[in-house]
Amino acid sequence: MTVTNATRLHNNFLQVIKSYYQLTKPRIIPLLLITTAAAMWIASQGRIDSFLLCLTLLGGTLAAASAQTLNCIYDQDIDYTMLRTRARPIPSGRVQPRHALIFAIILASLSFTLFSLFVNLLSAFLALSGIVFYMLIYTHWLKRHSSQNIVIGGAAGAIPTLVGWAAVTGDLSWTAWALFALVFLWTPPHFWALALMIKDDYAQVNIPMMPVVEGEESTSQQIWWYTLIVVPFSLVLVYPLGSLGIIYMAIALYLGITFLVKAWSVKQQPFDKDKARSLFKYSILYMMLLCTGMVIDTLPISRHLTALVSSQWTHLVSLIF
Ligand code: HEM
Ligand SMILES: CC(C)=CCC/C(C)=C/CC/C(C)=C/COP(=O)(O)OP(=O)(O)O
Repeated sequence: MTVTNATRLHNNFLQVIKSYYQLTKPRIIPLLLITTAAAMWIASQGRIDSFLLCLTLLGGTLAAASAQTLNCIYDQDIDYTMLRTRARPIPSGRVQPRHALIFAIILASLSFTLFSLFVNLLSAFLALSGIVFYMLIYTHWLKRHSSQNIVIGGAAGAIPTLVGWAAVTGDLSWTAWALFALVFLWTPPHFWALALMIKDDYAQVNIPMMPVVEGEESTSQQIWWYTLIVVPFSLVLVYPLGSLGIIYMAIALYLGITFLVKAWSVKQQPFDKDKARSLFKYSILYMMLLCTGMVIDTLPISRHLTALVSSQWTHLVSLIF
């Protein structure tokens, strides 16, 4: 595909912008930013600096967009073969891989500069490590070679929580690592539910995703086990870490029980694609609402409410005993 041919596939400049925008897989980025923002909220105990929040979310967007663009360049061969991905800008010939590479380098450089000049060096290096890990460990090494690809590769998608925490505090606490672990453990149910739906696509290009290698029954059982771990783990932020209170706990329990019900339903009927689709969609809603619960819990009004309930509770216990 020559430059002229690629240019001819666009009728106007707006379409060129649209193609570059699509390279960044933009639908995934908002949830990555929501996890970043939730980490920032907890780290600042609800007293977040809005300028810092905007800068961090902008830097995170640039880093994630760069990572996804690099992934589109590397995976152009399989993206061309799979029906789901064939219309992406590179396999469809709308963007030349060389131009996409320049775009990705610009995005990564802007992200690093923004983080290091206006936020801090730790967040700059963490965002950069997210790009490197996603490209080298997940896309290059694991995706085409191991059925555990997204278990280990999921660490890349969990890095935005560390970026958010580091942006506020300049270091990484136990709570930051707990948030990282939460997204890390959530990734297998999230992705394998989708993989159950599009198993044939991945089989066609010899990508060893879990349902392709071990089948639907084993995958649905592993989804169940990860969900069974992630739900109680979401409460670690309340006890023993003490970073969040009872409002978050109630939200996490409600969301978690629904997550478990859906994962169980997939385990019972691993070949039912509608059940897998429902779990996949819910996994996204779960993470979105869990992070919202974290933010709500850190609002000053929630802190007052929690203090009130706990003092009443202590009073009641002292009356009884
Ligand atoms: C290695 C880890 C992960 C893998 C392999 C993975 C894979 C995928 C794939 C293949 C899709 C479908 C995309 C498409 O149709 O173009 C998807 C959708 C999605 N992913 Fe993940 N994902 C991972 C981690 C994450 C993380 C950490 C987040 C955010 C916290 C996330 C958020 C989303 C969202 C929001 C969608 C739905 C996009 C839409 O509306 O179409 N994913 N994921
Ligand atoms: C801090 C930082 C920059 C972190 C980067 C995190 C990041 C980009 C996570 C994305 C995870 C994801 C949606 C993978 C898609 O898998 P895939 O590429 O195998 O999907 P496909 O089959 O649709 O191509």
